[in-house]
Amino acid sequence: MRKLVSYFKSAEFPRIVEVSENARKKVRNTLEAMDCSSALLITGKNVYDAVARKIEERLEGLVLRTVFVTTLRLEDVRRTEVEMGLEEVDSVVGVGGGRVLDFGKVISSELNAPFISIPSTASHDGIASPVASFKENGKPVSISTNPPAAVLADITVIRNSPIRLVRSGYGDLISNVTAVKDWKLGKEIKDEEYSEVAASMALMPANLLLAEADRLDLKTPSHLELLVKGLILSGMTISIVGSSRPVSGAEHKFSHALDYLGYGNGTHGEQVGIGTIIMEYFHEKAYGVGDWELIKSSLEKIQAPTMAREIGLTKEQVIEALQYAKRVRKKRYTILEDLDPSKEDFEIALEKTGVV
Ligand SMILES: NC(=O)C1=CN([C@@H]2O[C@H](COP(=O)(O)OP(=O)(O)OC[C@H]3O[C@@H](n4cnc5c(N)ncnc54)[C@H](OP(=O)(O)O)[C@@H]3O)[C@@H](O)[C@H]2O)C=CC1
Ligand SMILES: O=C(CO)COP(=O)(O)O
Ligand SMILES: [Zn+2]
Repeated sequence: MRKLVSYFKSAEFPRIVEVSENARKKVRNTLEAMDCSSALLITGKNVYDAVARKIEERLEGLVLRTVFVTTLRLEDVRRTEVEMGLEEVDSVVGVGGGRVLDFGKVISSELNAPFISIPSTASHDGIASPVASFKENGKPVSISTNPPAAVLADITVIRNSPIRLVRSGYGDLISNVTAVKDWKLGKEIKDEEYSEVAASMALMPANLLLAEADRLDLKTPSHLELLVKGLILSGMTISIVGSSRPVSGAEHKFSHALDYLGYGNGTHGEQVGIGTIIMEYFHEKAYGVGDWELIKSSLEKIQAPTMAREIGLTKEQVIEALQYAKRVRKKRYTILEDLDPSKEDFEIALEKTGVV
């Protein structure tokens, strides 16, 4: 018999979440409210010039050290820890994109210090999640961390970030549609635990932004807020379930396969966006539930890529990645395990959906 799961029992969430046009200005108050007086600031070189320098100024007297993330490997985190020696920090502030926030999550968890997540863009749902994605020897590795203690999502900063990254965040959010369908398959066929609350939290913002694609302008603050809040909710579902199950299904396996094989030049959200079109096609074909054309047209409307060549992929590379995807995280039951599509099935799907 399936063991009883008590989601929520041990789930931890950010204690402070602020999504506003001035959230960055709350950083000093946030640290002080947490009784923190000695912070490690993690950022990137571009982001420093664009926004983090000002945040450092706001934190005058509170920042003990500023670290720039260039590459994202565990050895980089360890090196920073060694360089810090006996310096005692009681908090970590991360200002940046996914790489910076992932670095910050890991180092803050290892130092057992609260992490303040200040996303400089909205490229994926790692903003508020308790997971960091690293690459070790070219292989993607997901590391469980503490969730950020606070998330300060500044819409002014995000609005001025590269639009390609924000469009990528849209792709990562709507991928929840196939991720949840895959989870339901796991529940029905493998008797997997399933949380209706987590699934709804993942689906609602994704469906809202799919429905609004016609009107969506990712430069308009109120629209951007919807996207950012959706990504934050998505990250929180990972806290509820203790894994990325509600927001990562076959479309993410495809993206991980591309990363592993080193194919193309797409961002995470661009890859999963295209993966979502393909996996929705398979769901719709097999079970009559889904609308891959809606996924595709919404991505087109926000000007995210929907064709392999737009992210530097050939048809052969896409097919190899789809075949490889079945070997990624084998225990996670998805439409790929369910249908076990052949090479010909993949070719038909790619042609029908216009991905190649
Ligand atoms: N934890 C999770 O759940 C997830 C993590 N990931 C991981 O996240 C990473 C990808 O994140 P992503 O954000 O797409 O990419 P990056 O963090 O690599 O950022 C992409 C580029 O955009 C720049 N940038 C970001 N914000 C701004 C800004 N406001 N102004 C100017 N430049 C800016 C960065 O500058 P700079 O060089 O200064 O950093 C960087 O050069 C990958 O490592 C991926 O594995 C992906 C999905 C989920
Ligand atoms: O990208 C993620 C969710 O959007 C993280 O998922 P993974 O656990 O598949 O890396
Ligand atoms: Zn993702």
